[in-house]
Amino acid sequence: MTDESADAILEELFAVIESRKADLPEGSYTASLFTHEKGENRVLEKLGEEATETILAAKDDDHEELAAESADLVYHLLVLLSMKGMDLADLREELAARR
Ligand SMILES: N=c1c2ncn([C@@H]3O[C@H](COP(=O)(O)OP(=O)(O)OP(=O)(O)O)[C@@H](O)[C@H]3O)c2ncn1[C@@H]1O[C@H](COP(=O)(O)O)[C@@H](O)[C@H]1O
Repeated sequence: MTDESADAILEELFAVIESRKADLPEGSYTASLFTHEKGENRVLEKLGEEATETILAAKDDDHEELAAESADLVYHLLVLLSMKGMDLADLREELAARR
C-alpha cells in the first residue's frame, strides 16, 4: 500500500466520522460516542481500553490481533480529534514538523 492510499483511507474514515457527528444517525456507533451520557469521557475510556488491548496483542506477538486493535485505537483517536474540533490536518502538520 502506498502512503497516498493509506492517507486516503484515513481521510475517508475521518469524513465518515464528521458526517456521523453532524447527522447523529440512529444505530451508528460513532454517533453514540458523540451523544454518550459520559460525554468525552466515553471516548477517552475507549482509547484507554484499546491501547491496553493493543499492548496485549503486541506482547502475544499476534500480528492479526495487533493490526485489529491498532485500527480500533486509531478510529477512537480520530473520533476524539473530531470531538475536539480538530482534524487530520492537525495530526499531519505535527508529524511533518518532526521530520
Ligand atoms: N473504524 C470503525 C471502528 N473501529 C472500532 N469500532 C467500534 O468500536 C467498538 C470497539 O469496542 P470493543 O473492541 O471494546 O468491543 P465491544 O465489546 O463491541 O465494545 P463496547 O461494548 O465496550 O462498546 C466496537 O463497537 C466497534 O464496532 C468502529 N466503529 C466504526 N468504525 C468506522 O466508522 C464507520 C461508521 O460506523 P457507524 O458510526 O457505526 O455507522 C464504519 O463504517 C467504520 O469505517
